[in-house]
Amino acid sequence: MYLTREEEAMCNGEYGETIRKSMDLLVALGDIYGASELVKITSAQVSGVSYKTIGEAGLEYLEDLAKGDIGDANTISTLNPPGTDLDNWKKFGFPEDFSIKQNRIVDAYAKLGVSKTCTCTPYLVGNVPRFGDHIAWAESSAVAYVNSVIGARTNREGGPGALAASIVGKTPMYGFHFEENRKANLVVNVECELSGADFGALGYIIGQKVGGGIPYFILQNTPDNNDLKTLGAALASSGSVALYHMENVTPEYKVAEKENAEDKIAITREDIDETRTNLTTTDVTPDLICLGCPHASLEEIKKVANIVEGKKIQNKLWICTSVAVKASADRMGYTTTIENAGGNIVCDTCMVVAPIEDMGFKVIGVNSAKAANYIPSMCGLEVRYDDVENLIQFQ
Ligand SMILES: C[C@@](O)(CCOP(=O)(O)O)CC(=O)O
Ligand code: SF4
Repeated sequence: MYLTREEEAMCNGEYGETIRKSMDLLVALGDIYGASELVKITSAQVSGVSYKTIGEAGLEYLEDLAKGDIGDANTISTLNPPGTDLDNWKKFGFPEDFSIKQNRIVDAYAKLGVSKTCTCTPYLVGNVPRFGDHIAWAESSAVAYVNSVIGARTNREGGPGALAASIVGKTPMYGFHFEENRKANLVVNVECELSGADFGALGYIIGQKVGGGIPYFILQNTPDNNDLKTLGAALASSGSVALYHMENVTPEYKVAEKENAEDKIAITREDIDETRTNLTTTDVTPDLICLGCPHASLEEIKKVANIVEGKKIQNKLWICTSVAVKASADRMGYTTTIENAGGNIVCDTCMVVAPIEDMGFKVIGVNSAKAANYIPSMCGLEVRYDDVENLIQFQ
């Protein structure tokens, strides 16, 4: 891979150990994927945050890396969700040792220049690249959203690659950074109207069929951004989709060359309903309803507040989101409405990489196909997959 004189100097340690190690990783990734050069990035989203996923070794690595100077790349960098509410872990019953180590991990990332946003929806809290920007994002649902709905350019970065790109301000130029690699290869004709948890079911079906390919959707009804967030998360979890197109909705659908797609498929109401049923693993009533995978938007929190207003919830209800979105929900009174009904807004937390299996829960109710897909394997718990309205039970 070609390196500029400055990049060579970074590799030689003239800018310090942390930058040298970051460059080593970027050059290795570039060589593996056949990149010709590095490209400047405007933004990074860093995964590899939960103590459940990176463990003691990851914590020690980050604290050691954070001792060095990180220079002044000043890349807008946001951080994935940890496995706990960093400030209110005691209130929600998260394990103390886990939560203390989780805070150390996030503090180490902050020393490395990554902001403590702790969310998988950075596009809701100010990390909003522009169409055509080269960026380095990890967290599969965020990658699917930013490539597809915003039209920025990123590969599905791993945590270390995104962190290295954030520190250096560059990433290897290959894959989805090139226009020619962003063309559709499966046309998906949806023959029924979709709402709510249907979108996750659609993503789950197509992710399994297309793997890492690029689906082109033709829908009967126009989704909102929350639907697109949910669709992308599911596509990226049952497959490894980093980019999708949607006719009349996404910014690149006109240049996706759907006419050259290798295959096409029709999806019916029966396909959606069958998948919704199959994503549920038990008929036992959930003891925790956990929403916000990906993290909830203010509109999604408002919808729950409207559902529960003036009532008492029978099962425990958590809505996971960023501290920034919760601040808006507080100001709008949605948090008080939800708490008066017996629910809670839990900040920072990713339910999938939280130690919920050590907190007494047995069955989790989710409206996210990604969560329904991951919780049984990553937490060893049962799930009920349904729309919010059907999950929340009242006394
Ligand atoms: C499941 C997932 O969202 C969890 C991310 O956790 P972490 O940031 O890798 O600790 C990873 C992904 O889907 O990219
Ligand atoms: S909440 Fe869902 S989308 Fe967000 S990081 Fe966790 S698994 Fe990924």
